[in-house]
Amino acid sequence: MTSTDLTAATTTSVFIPGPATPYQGDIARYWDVEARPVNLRLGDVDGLYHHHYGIGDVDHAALGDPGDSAYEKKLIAELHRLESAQAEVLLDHLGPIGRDDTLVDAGCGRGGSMVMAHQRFGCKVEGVTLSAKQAEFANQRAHELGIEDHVRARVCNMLGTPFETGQAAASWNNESSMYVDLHDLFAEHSRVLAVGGRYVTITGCWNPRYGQPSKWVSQINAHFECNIHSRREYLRAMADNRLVPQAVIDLTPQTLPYWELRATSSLVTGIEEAFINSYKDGSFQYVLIAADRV
Ligand SMILES: C[S@@+](CC[C@H](N)C(=O)[O-])C[C@H]1O[C@@H](n2cnc3c(N)ncnc32)[C@H](O)[C@@H]1O
Ligand SMILES: CC(C)=CCC/C(C)=C/COP(=O)(O)OP(=O)(O)O
Ligand SMILES: [Mg+2]
Repeated sequence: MTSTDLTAATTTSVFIPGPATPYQGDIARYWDVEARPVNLRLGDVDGLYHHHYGIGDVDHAALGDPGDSAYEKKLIAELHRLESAQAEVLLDHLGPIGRDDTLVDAGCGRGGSMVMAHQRFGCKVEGVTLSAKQAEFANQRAHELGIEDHVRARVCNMLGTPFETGQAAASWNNESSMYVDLHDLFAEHSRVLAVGGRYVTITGCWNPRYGQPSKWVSQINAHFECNIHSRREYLRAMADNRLVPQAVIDLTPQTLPYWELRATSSLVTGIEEAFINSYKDGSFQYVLIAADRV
């Protein structure tokens, strides 16, 4: 830490450490300026802002006729419904959570999953993100909803959180584990979780059966500046950190309809083909892993 940093730290009421590595600085900047319409317009549907993808069957009856003037609005609502359905499935796997419990969302983005968790369980939800803009956004939403005493995001590295050992009844990563070393990540979840607590991730991972990351997986990594891990790496790093998988669910068939629908929308970002091709050639999988902290 330089003397300038020290001065800054002592003149602000809350000291927020800078990114732990230059890579984390890049990721913080990436999310600070991110404003893709596919994320903001979907979030505007009901005020739950997600940075993850969708699962479930498309409701073609709700979409109606592609020729209708209202079709695009319905398409956006449908994509958003599928993204919220994804978060519901993650929450389904947290186990019984009481109002007095604390949950930890590692890599919380704009906070959509945190709000849903609080609305379902009535509990406290603590989120961390590298991006100050995302944390501000999430806290502003919590304030608007009057739940700021239960839902809070802070700027913090998920590999070294301020949470007490054993504080959390459950914790999760929703599409945020491809930015970190998995051994470091699961060591921190294992520390923060109570014994008997539950960890859940929904993530994209490369399939060891394919051999190595395919060109599509490399394209997704380059697009998001992330580093997708293999399914094997997840299971190994969990086993090494007292996290025992209770469920491993391949959500790939359930996420394909979302991508195929999204590919037809005006909100495409150019990454749709890489997801669709890699899911179809078996090189990439969308999985949920729920593990017990033992
Ligand atoms: C794709 S977004 C997912 C956001 C959220 N989980 C959701 O479902 O909407 C990835 C998130 O991971 C966060 N992230 C990446 N590396 C991180 C780290 N080392 N510590 C904390 N957050 C991190 C980013 O800041 C971003 O909020
Ligand atoms: C499954 C994998 C590999 C995910 C990578 C992490 C990521 C960027 C998720 C979606 O974020 P987003 O909602 O901001 O992306 P988009 O703008 O494409 O909707
Ligand atoms: Mg998105």
